[in-house]
Amino acid sequence: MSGRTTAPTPPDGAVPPVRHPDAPAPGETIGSHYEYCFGCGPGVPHGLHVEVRAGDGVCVSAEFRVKEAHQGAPGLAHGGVLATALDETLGSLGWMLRVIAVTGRLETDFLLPVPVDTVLHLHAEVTAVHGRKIYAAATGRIGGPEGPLALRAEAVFVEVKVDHFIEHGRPAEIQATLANPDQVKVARAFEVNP
Ligand SMILES: CCCCCCCCCCCC(=O)SCCNC(=O)CCNC(=O)[C@H](O)C(C)(C)COP(=O)(O)OP(=O)(O)OC[C@H]1O[C@@H](n2cnc3c(N)ncnc32)[C@H](O)[C@@H]1OP(=O)(O)O
Repeated sequence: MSGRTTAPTPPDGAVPPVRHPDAPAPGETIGSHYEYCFGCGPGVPHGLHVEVRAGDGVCVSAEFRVKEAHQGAPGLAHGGVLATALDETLGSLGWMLRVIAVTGRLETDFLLPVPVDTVLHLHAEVTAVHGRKIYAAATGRIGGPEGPLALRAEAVFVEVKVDHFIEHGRPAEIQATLANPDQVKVARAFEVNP
């Protein structure tokens, strides 16, 4: 096994991404998009609490500390948890384009075991856009932004409207979310996308 994977490749006609003029400034923290998001929500005790910052291109960076609740093997992070950290970081790229997008495809290479207490340094960038499809890549490094490469991912996100969540989400959570002015503000931020 070479470890090589078949990555999602932008099709002919895909265009380079354009940083939205109203994207968060480079270095600005992108807050949690939903209190109970397993990836970033402060309301999930065993969640990942990934904190994402805007980059200066169509990119973001984040840190994630692996905790005991995230183990798969003794003392090591579960692969699904690590994929979630990548997914969350990639998902935040929507802020840079000012669109809401959900994961369509996520291909992950796990290159190194990641022990509990490790701080993973995550970086994600949009590589191309084709219609509603957003092509992106991410990395996870151990111990520092230039540390050993532990994770690599390529993904296709698909742009959706807020209605996607209203249509598919469980009514109790949707109603609670719509009643929360802060959450509505997050949703509206995307709806003004020209
Ligand atoms: C309030 C703030 C909240 C903000 C919320 C932000 C949340 C971020 C959270 C982190 C990220 C996540 O975990 S998101 C959660 C996990 N993901 C999901 O739940 C998505 C589940 N899947 C779906 O809902 C659907 O399949 C969609 C939306 C992805 C696509 O359905 P659709 O809208 O009907 O679109 P469809 O016509 O099928 O496809 C449109 C184009 O995308 C392509 N496409 C569709 N699916 C895929 C795919 N899996 N892989 C590659 N490409 C795909 C099609 O070929 C087509 O290309 P062409 O013919 O145009 O060329």
